[in-house]
Amino acid sequence: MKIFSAHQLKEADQITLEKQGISSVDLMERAATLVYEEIHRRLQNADIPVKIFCGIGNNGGDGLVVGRLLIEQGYNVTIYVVNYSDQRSSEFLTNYDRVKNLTKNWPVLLKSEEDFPEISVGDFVVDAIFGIGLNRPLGDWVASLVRHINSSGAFVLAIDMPSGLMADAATDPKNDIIRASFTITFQTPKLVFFLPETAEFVGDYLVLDIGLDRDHLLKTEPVARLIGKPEAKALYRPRNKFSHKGTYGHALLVGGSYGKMGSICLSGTAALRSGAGMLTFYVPACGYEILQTALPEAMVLTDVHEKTLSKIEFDLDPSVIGFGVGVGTSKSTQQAFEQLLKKNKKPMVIDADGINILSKNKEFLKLLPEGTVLTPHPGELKRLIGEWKDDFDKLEKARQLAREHNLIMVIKGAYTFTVTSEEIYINNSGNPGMATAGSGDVLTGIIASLISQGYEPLVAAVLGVYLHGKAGDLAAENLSYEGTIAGDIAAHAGPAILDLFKQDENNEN
Ligand SMILES: NC(=O)C1=CN([C@@H]2O[C@H](COP(=O)(O)OP(=O)(O)OC[C@H]3O[C@@H](n4cnc5c(N)ncnc54)[C@H](OP(=O)(O)O)[C@@H]3O)[C@@H](O)[C@H]2O)[C@H](O)CC1
Ligand SMILES: [K+]
Repeated sequence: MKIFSAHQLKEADQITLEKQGISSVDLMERAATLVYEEIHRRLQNADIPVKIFCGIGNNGGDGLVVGRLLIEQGYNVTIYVVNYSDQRSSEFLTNYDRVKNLTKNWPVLLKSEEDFPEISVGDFVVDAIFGIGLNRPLGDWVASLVRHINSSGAFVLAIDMPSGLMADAATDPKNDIIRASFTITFQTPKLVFFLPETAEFVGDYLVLDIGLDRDHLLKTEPVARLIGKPEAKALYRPRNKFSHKGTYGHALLVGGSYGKMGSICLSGTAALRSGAGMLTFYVPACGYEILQTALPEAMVLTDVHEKTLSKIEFDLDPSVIGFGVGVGTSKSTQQAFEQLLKKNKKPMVIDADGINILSKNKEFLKLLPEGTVLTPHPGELKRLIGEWKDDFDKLEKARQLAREHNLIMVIKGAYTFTVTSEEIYINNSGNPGMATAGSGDVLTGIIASLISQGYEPLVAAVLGVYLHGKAGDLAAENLSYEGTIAGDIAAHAGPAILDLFKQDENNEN
């Protein structure tokens, strides 16, 4: 699914009005009617107080339409107009009149803290104060209204965006932002729904197709793409009946150290479980028996050194090299890595201490082959690109590094972002059960495996991240979030591939 900016959505809005020959009040009616239907489907005429807080722009206009439709349906509704300015939009004014013509309970005007109504835990609050039009921090009393709503404990449904969040710019999480229980958003989710500093304000979200012009949206380059099952399925390449193990490449995983052989074993298991034709480990000598025993399907080459890597030499022609898992950052390992980079032309996936070594030796970056995939978690990323001001700054810095060295940056998190010089992909599979030791090692193995099978590195990264998340989801279905460990994620890489072809009941992810 494409993610558009506020500017792009407003442009699509205008084009839709022209092409469909409708007014913006009509489009507002269409969008807000869908919101009303969702609310009605959930509340089923329950007799609970519904309190709708409307701004004076078009987000507020949506709130007024929702209020009117709920009143018509017999709900117990109070509409509050958050009168932060006198610049009411014309769509707001049209709908303000429609409400006033319908009921004697006219909207209540809020102009300062004295006007705030009481909000009880059992109320159903609709936040229609600001949507994608917010472009600066909230003024004083509106900010305290947001605090008042947040502290009520009531269920809060945000229309389009939780008020206080900007669609395409960083919002200081210390600012006042509606903490929505649920967000119903129009046409596409917004980028900030997925960024670590702001995602928590959104709650669960639902995207409503409000019928913006399809042709226009199809040809508009998005700010990011959300990768769910349909997108991942489109990337998957079925196997040829007459293929052999050579067709699916030979993955070489270089890493491990004394006490950390489990990590590379997890990567290797995941690589084979996701389809690599052959797998060789290159590890310090102490790993030989461990890996031959733990993963008999793999071959093992050893360094002369017992506990860490000192010289990476092998007589085979790998399709891909995965480097860094469990490898440590000793001086001899850093040197061995440099030597490897100087002679290697094969695609690479670099994780964990591999990334830490790059951070210590920035000059190594220019030795990386084009399209190298780096898979940092936030700590590793910080060492690599330095501190960032906010999530947008982080994305920009990651993008700059990707551009400078032709890299693919897989930034791991609750929503993993894959960033190239041009594009952003946001993964939509996975769960909190995957926050467990070794989960990242499994991801490295899956991405390396897909490259070894002939997927382009970017496709391998995007599909690999999705399959990894889905494997975690499938593992947690049986084992719970708490009970899922990295080995379970690796074991479910195959079922995650099978799942691409399963029809879900709700036809979504
Ligand atoms: N295409 C769609 O997705 C549709 C969206 N709809 C809804 O419309 C809103 C967007 O409405 P808009 O009127 O553009 O913006 P807001 O309602 O969010 O904000 C209103 C104006 O408030 C001003 N502003 C911005 N920040 C602040 C602030 N901190 N304090 C005070 N005022 C602020 C700003 O105007 P300025 O000229 O002052 O900059 C805003 O324009 C969208 O979210 C949907 O809910 C349609 O209903 C259907 C189509
Ligand atoms: K809102």
